[in-house]
Amino acid sequence: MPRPILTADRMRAAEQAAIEGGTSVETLMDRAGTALAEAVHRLAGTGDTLILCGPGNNGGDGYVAGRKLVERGHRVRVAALAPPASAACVAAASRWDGETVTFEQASPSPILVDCLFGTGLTHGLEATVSERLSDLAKSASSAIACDLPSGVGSDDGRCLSPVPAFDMTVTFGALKPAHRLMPALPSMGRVVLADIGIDASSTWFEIGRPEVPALAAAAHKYSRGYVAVLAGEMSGAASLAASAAARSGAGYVRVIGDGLFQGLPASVVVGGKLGLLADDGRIGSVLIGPGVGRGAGAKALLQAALDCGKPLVLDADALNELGANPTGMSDAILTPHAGEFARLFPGLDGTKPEMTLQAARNSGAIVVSKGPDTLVASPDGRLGFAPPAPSWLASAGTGDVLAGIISALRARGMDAFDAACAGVWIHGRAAELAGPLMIADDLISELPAVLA
Ligand SMILES: NC(=O)C1=CN([C@@H]2O[C@H](COP(=O)(O)OP(=O)(O)OC[C@H]3O[C@@H](n4cnc5c(N)ncnc54)[C@H](OP(=O)(O)O)[C@@H]3O)[C@@H](O)[C@H]2O)[C@@H](O)CC1
Ligand SMILES: [K+]
Repeated sequence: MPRPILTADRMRAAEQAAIEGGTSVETLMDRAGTALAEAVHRLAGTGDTLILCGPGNNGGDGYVAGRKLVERGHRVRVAALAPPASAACVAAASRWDGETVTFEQASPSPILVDCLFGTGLTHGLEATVSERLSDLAKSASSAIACDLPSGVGSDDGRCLSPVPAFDMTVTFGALKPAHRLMPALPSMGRVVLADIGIDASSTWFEIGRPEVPALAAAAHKYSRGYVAVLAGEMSGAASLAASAAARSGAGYVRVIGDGLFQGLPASVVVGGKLGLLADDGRIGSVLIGPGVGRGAGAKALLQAALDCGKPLVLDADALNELGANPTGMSDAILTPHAGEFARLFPGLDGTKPEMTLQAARNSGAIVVSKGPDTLVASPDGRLGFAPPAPSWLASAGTGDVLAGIISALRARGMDAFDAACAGVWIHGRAAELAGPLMIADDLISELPAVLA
């Protein structure tokens, strides 16, 4: 099951529903603190532990975790930034009878647990507080954040004050958008999700390993997925996309264009008239964008794609050619990077999740908003958050490869949203296997291993 993602408001609503269903907030906090302690102990082993506690329920989780870690043999000190303020935090703190120091007295410890603020953060930490948090996190061997690193905006991933890097973040019920959004993402470390008995079902989720449909025993090359790639001025980009489509299990890949397509597998067919797009009922998806250029030729290719009535994947130059605020794009997948997104959907505001969903609703298309925090949005409200991808994916041609993978999965019969999510996951995994010095071509070589 993919891990659900909830905004702070929706998390509070889920918490409230659990409370109305008979589970007290103290019980939820007890489960959260116990899960936090368990994760800290497993990550860091037994050792001297400093827990920074804030005044709200994030701090309350810390007092519970302190008690549980003492039971596990840790020497625990709690440093309270402010007296407990929420009722549940007051109750949890009243059961803490271990060593307590002021925040100013907090000294470095091998294990640091940050329970200052979670989803209730309303503004950045005071400079002296964020500086001390950073110093303590840097000098710890293991730094763990409770729910969110303190200073991170739960819904938008903004760092409202400087946020140090943590080795692990333990969250409860559901992930929060910030766990998978920039700029907060690199501070999270491994994100562990603890079940505390809340119904956190959501149409927002972290994209997990996809289930790519198995090939039917009676499959033939066309039924396995026929991808048509429209090529323009820069043949290399089309070659990358077509090769990626072929290596992603498409049964037949055709490149329609006039260039010299170097590096294409011999099995990829080159040539054919544009009229094929509408006439050939076997075509499962049409990809346009990689290397298509920006001239009159590109305009004609785009028009042919838009008119052909086949599932579309639009990338790169095709997105620029499409113009601002496209509408009525049902059965299309748009894969803009941040610059292309801003040109395609000017005037949207809100968090990246909100803007990506709005773009999908306005256009009618599946929108893959690419970046170090790629999101996939459907007009029906589904929103997939990519798991962290290696930074070395940011190099020329990797977007062409992604578009090729998605086109193949779409042609193989996957639903457009599922194909886009699966493509994003497969692409990130291929990058992990290809390693830091990879170039886009290397991603294609890794696809069989990822898809096997
Ligand atoms: N959802 C669930 O199911 C469960 C959630 N649980 C836990 O609860 C956490 C959310 O708790 P929460 O709502 O009490 O908010 P929390 O993050 O502790 O902070 C609120 C306090 O901080 C203050 N404050 C804010 N920013 C500040 C700043 N920059 N500098 C100084 N003060 C600042 C703010 O004051 P205010 O600004 O409102 O005056 C208020 O006093 C959640 O992250 C999870 O760990 C679990 O216990 C179990 C189940
Ligand atoms: K925290």
